[in-house]
Amino acid sequence: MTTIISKIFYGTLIHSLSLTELEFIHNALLGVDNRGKIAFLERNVSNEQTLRDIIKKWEATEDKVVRLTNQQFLLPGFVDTHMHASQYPNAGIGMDLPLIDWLNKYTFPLEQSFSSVKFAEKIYPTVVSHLLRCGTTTAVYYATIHLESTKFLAKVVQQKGQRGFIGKVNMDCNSPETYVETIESSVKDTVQFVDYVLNLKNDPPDVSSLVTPIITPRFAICCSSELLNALGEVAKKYEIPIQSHLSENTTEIAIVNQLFPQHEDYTTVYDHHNLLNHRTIMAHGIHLSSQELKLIKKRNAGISHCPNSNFTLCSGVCNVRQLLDEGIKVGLGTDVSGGFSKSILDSIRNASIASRVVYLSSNTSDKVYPHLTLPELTYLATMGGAQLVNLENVIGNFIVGKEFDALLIDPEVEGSPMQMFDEIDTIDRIFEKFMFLGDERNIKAVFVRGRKVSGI
Ligand SMILES: Nc1nc2[nH]cnc2c(=O)[nH]1
Ligand SMILES: [Zn+2]
Repeated sequence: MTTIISKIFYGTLIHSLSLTELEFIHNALLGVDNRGKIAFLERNVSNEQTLRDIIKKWEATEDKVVRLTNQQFLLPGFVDTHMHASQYPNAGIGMDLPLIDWLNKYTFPLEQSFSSVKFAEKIYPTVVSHLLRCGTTTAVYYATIHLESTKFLAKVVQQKGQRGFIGKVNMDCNSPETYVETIESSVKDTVQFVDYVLNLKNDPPDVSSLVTPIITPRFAICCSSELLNALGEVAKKYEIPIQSHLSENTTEIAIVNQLFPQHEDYTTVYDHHNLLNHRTIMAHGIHLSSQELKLIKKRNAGISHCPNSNFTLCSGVCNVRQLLDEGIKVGLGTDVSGGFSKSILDSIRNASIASRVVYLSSNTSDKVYPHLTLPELTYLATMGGAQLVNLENVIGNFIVGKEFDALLIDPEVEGSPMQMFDEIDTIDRIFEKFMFLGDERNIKAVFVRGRKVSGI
């Protein structure tokens, strides 16, 4: 089969090769084929003749070439590994309470509104468009317990061309009277939802779907042991991922210990119900014992680090360095609306600050935990997230053969929040400024599987 090139980018690419290796590729020529895969990547193409020769070799034409300016660059798309689409209307409000009170006062009443699909139709298209505009090419979503509204979210994600993992939330106990399911309806609706998403029509029909169902027990407090068991079975039968919350808040942990006294710790509760494996994403993981860390590593589950939420709900400060030292997979999450920002750039900044808090408080003890570096933060936002969703061989950086999920960054847009000074601002300084000062105004275009899904 001959490769048909549909787009070629000429300019600077920045991506992670590993946790510590951030690569800048100058004068790069990157070709995307008509199936959205990276067909070629040539480095140091410094003259027009070489550029023309390469284009000719791939039987492409000059009109396919997008020429980046000296300040522009391409980045891999961001992965938000934990986001409550249903909580988007609450982003920026309700920061006065800790987790359990916050859930009861602000979160459950809002989520209950999604019993109406009409309400979902007002909210979900905006959520997905806003995340795409912020550069989130892959999102792992919590919806609500409601089947029809959650199906609608899956459809919106697919229609807008985002890569998405969509979870119908499960809650059969310790929940408000008006926002709870029976175990029977919870399992039945989950299976129906999984079937619905797995049967969504692809475009073109012969490519794998960008949308995947994810099993979503809200957290151990809201799920009976019977429900957790049933969900473990559904996840196994369909070979699909699992997400939940783990060890976010000390009151939460105490309640779990009370509800499940037969299990050693919170992590073991999920493990016992077959919900902890290489496809599992656990949000937070702040207060884990060394035994729990070992179990997470053994099962190859991942942690979604949601630093904005951890600060905002005063849940604690996650020691990401320790997770990484243990060899645990880590990605970033916004956790809207526990976190008030929808942008992974915000998660990057708060992850940086959280790691400095950990460093400062470890500074006088035996074990010092160095703060996260720029290469590490970049990795967590892209490749780390890709690992959590088991797509590390598909997305996350610009390796030939991977799918082209990318952001075209333009530091010079009108009203840009980052200032540059030609005399001193080399591309590495511009990149760092974007990571700490930039916002969606600087994200000129967003691509998922080679298709432009946001921007001009
Ligand atoms: N941050 C957060 N933690 C939770 N634990 C259980 N539900 C939630 C939620 O909606 N947000
Ligand atoms: Zn959450």
